[in-house]
Amino acid sequence: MTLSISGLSFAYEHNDILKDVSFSLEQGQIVVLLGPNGTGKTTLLRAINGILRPAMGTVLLDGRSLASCPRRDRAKIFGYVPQRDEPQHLTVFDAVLLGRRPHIAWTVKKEDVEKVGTVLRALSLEKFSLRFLDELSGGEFQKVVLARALVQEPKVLLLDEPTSSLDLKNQIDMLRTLRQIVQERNVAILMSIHDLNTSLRVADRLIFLRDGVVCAACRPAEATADLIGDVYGLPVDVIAHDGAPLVIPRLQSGPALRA
Ligand SMILES: Nc1ncnc2c1ncn2[C@@H]1O[C@H](COP(=O)(O)OP(=O)(O)OP(=O)(O)O)[C@@H](O)[C@H]1O
Repeated sequence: MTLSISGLSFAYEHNDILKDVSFSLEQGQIVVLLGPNGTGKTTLLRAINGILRPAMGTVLLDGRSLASCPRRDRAKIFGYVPQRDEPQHLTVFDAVLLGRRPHIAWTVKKEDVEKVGTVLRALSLEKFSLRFLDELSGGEFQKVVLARALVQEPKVLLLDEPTSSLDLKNQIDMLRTLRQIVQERNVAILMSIHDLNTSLRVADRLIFLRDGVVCAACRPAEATADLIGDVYGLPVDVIAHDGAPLVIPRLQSGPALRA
């Protein structure tokens, strides 16, 4: 499976956000979208899954345009986890079961219930099954939203900062789970993460966006200090640590952070 984004452009009113964005991702890959705040990462994820309608460009799945793909079929292709979601007064189990909606014709089958159970166990959420969403912590809720996207069994997961509310261990557990999902289910993941060092460890490929333009697409080992410094407007050093690049901001030139 190959998802190709070709010449995608999008504007809110007359404010151009995405400009001629092109790249592709393959099944079995984790691709991380990077770039400064407000550069268009969320807009890109939403334009890919059809929540926003791009002014120009195409999203192709194995060469087939998804422009006129019905909503229900689209939901079998893309599982989207937004940056922010409002917890409704639903139990965790029911919220995750909603992810099966694209596959349910008339009634919920035993298979649907079993799939929800499997995903809840995989994300260590079983103990919260009967808890209401508005009674969860931010990190627990973030995992439930991911669980809902997983039971959807999409071909591509679009994740907008999926680890932003998680503590250090839960971040690593979540990223390990995502890697396992990519390997076992042969899906592709496109996600935005702000933490550069996490991105460099988890990504198969990086897409750097700046002002709505793809300014680099590379493997983590190819992300140089010049490239990162240029994209974020802050000089950095990149050193090798534990087999992965480690980005360290150079802070000597600005005001001190500590008294
Ligand atoms: N509904 C909207 N109407 C108008 N402008 C919007 C809307 N949503 C986002 N924008 C603007 O579009 C630009 C891109 O926003 P987007 O959320 O895609 O950026 P981002 O790269 O995901 O940012 P962040 O890293 O801060 O989450 C921003 O300037 C934002 O203010």
